[in-house]
Amino acid sequence: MSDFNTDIGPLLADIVEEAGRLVLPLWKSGLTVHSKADDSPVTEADRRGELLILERLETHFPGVHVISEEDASEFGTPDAVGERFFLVDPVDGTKAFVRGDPNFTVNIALIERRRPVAGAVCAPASGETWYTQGSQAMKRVVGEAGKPVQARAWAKGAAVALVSHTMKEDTLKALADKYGFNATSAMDSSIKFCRLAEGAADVYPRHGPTMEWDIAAGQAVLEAAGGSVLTPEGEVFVYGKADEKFRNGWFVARGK
Ligand SMILES: Nc1ncnc2c1ncn2[C@@H]1O[C@H](COP(=O)(O)O)[C@@H](OP(=O)(O)O)[C@H]1O
Ligand SMILES: [Mg+2]
Repeated sequence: MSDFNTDIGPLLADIVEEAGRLVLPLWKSGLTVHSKADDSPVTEADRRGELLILERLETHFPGVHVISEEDASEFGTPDAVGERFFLVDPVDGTKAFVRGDPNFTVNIALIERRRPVAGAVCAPASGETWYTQGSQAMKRVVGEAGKPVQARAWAKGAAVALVSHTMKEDTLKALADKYGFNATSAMDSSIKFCRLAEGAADVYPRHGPTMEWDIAAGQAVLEAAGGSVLTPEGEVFVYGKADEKFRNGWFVARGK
């Protein structure tokens, strides 16, 4: 839970949902797709969603530093960051968004002293939002009240791993041997953390690159649901890696 005087998770949920309502009509609409320096796609939805989120954060949390994906890809990341800042990814799973797949998300996380302490993730296409509320993880579906969610204990003999579409076949085999899961399901975006948080799967091993804004909100939700995100060596996963341009190392996210 964050150091702010009020619990900010529900407010972050409102903001990701508002941004979700803005980007959803652009899904499948064929609006221009540009390429970033690393060749990953960026859409008009990324830009519009980010503008809205930055405006809302400035209104509610004036002066708190925000590091956001599109801004970083255009202007670069700062050389140093303070103890408290927001990480924003307006459309995570941009490739899914572009190919008309529903597994794309809007993400905001608050980082304090290098750890994600509050967060919200919205999947606009399915109308689902997961967020922290105090030390709990909550889920709400459009038009319904939020309900607490919990990660599940390892489903022995039927453990499901969620993996990125970018994972290669031989890496997947090595990870199955290492972590002992029984089935896999490939999906884009931070929704993988949310499926773990609501007890629908057991592990998300990521032996490949991500950026801090891709995963911080998902980690906040998953940890509040009783799960974990650690390095493959079992160490704490930290944020604010300015000297590495906010790039993450490998990690493994788990339920209970
Ligand atoms: N080579 C690379 N370097 C850094 N990050 C990468 C990357 N390839 C993929 N990613 C990150 O992984 C995210 C997608 O994860 P997944 O494969 O689980 O959907 C991307 O988010 P965006 O879709 O917001 O660009 C991107 O930030
Ligand atoms: Mg992303």
